[in-house]
Amino acid sequence: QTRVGFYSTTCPRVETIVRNAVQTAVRADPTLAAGVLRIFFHDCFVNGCDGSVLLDGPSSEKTAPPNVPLRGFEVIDAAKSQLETACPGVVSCADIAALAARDAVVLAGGTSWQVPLGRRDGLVSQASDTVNLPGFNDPISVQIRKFADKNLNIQDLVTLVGGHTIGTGACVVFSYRLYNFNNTNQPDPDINPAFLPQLRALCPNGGDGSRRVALDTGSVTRFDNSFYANLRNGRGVLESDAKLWSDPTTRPIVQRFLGLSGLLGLTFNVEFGRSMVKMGNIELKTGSQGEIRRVCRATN
Ligand code: HEM
Ligand SMILES: [Ca+2]
Ligand SMILES: [Ca+2]
Repeated sequence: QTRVGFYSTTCPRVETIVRNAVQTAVRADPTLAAGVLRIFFHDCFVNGCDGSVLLDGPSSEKTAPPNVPLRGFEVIDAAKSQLETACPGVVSCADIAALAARDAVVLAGGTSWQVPLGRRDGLVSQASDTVNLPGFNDPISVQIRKFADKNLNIQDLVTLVGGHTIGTGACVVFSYRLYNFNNTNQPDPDINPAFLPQLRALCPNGGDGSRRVALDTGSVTRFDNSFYANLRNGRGVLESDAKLWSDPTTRPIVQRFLGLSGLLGLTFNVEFGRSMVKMGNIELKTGSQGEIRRVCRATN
């Protein structure tokens, strides 16, 4: 029910306004591209793509552990306030998040895609609903199930997690892999032995868990397929990422992104846009459901 050009008569400058807001923010702080992309994923996976993650409140989704590190809400706010001047009451916050995610990818060097629009903003945001989000130590079977629950297949999973080609993770979400994996007092055997000392230097045992490390070593700001090469080389940082290579269900798809072994190749930057359009259609509110918020942090 979303469509490209949804606001072509009601707010023709919507794409320009959002793009300018994202561009201004990302030029000032390039790490915000990753923040904005992740916001959209965390929105869509909880109550559908309805801006629920944007709502403030004492027990809103933002307060749940996986959402506490989210960054870039002020980018959405900036776009919204300009849109309320240009075309008041017309553009949903959920659509702004969808456009901003695309624009962030393009600013990081990714390939553009057309974003179908027409989402409505939700009225509900509960921290407890964030259990649907995939966890960094979920087995592949659980990752697959959580994506399948949202009508996303295994290829969509491997493609969308490729979003980790930009951005960082805090030591606290992966340092257990470096020192005491599954109570073995040993590192995770999936980590390349040459990579292990690098990660240990970045995240010393018992050190500052909030220190941030690139999820795609050597290419943290570029939207490229280097992430998959790192996975193949035992240089995945998150346990869930490393498993995309070690698990036989997902490895062939990583191989296709790398153009390996006579498999039908996949071009990451083309597939990413396709899978983002699919993700952007999760559990949409239609007709008179929801509303068009005046500010993205609160319901009307
Ligand atoms: C199995 C699925 C996924 C898991 C388990 C997962 C988990 C994580 C974790 C643990 C972090 C680090 C958070 C922190 O320490 O601040 C992270 C960061 C990130 N994730 Fe995911 N993620 C998944 C899928 C995705 C998808 C589908 C996207 C986008 C399409 C995405 C985009 C990002 C980005 C851009 C960052 C970096 C954020 C920043 O630098 O602020 N992730 N993810
Ligand atoms: Ca949502
Ligand atoms: Ca990269």
